[in-house]
Amino acid sequence: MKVDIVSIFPDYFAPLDLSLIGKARTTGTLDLTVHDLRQWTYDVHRTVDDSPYGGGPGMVMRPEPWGEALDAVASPGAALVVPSPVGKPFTQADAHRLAGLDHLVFACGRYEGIDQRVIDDAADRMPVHEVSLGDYVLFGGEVAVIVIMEAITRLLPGVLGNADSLTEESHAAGLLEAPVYTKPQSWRGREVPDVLRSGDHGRIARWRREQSLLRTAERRPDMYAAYPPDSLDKKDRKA
Ligand SMILES: N#Cc1c(-c2ccc3ccn(Cc4ccc(CN5CCCC5)cc4)c3c2)n[nH]c1N
Repeated sequence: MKVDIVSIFPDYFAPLDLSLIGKARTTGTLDLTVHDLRQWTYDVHRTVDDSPYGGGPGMVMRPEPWGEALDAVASPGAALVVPSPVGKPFTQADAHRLAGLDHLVFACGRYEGIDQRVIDDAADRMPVHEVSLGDYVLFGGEVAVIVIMEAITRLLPGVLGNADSLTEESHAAGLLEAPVYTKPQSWRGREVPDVLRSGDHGRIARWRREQSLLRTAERRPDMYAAYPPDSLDKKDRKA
């Protein structure tokens, strides 16, 4: 997968050299390039923003640098992903969809956002996905891109050693996963649940499903309500 990221803070993406994303880049699974938007500015101050038409707080990112940047990095088959406070909530399903594409371009806005005409112009020649991580306000799109890049890269072939992890994940299966434990068996007077040491895989699976249902009902009633009704025994479904 080819990924291009455009930002006025390219150093924000140093974490993408580390760990499993770094390994995916080294092995060639992920071809990632980060670009400084200011390379498409030509004034002495490398200006990327200006005051908003119609007034209002802060500054808006100028269309000219963005237009040239996207012309330069977006190949014909690319899709554009624009993190935004007004974007569609980003989900695991979105991560799966984006992980299946050949070329992604991320536009990292700052200030009060990017001139709308940049998005509209891009949408004339490529799919554009304006996404939000959640209902809280960030300084810009960079952190969102790091999160989205982790969510996508985990799904690329060969990146996660144990592919089972992908199938047992919360948001993949529609329930929050059960609690996890490792050695020691006893720690600060707290014991690992006996069932997990029983060796009875059927009993362990039932216990984990029960824990998943309890956790999901308690912490994510929205997920619990959406869980396919035919997949829950009547006794499992919370009244
Ligand atoms: N993903 C994601 C995001 C972002 C995000 C993503 C991209 C950019 C680019 C710039 N900002 C800063 C900003 C902050 C607030 C506003 C709204 N205005 C404030 C006063 C009048 C309206 C506009 C921009 C960004 C924030 N925030 N939260 C998420 N889940």
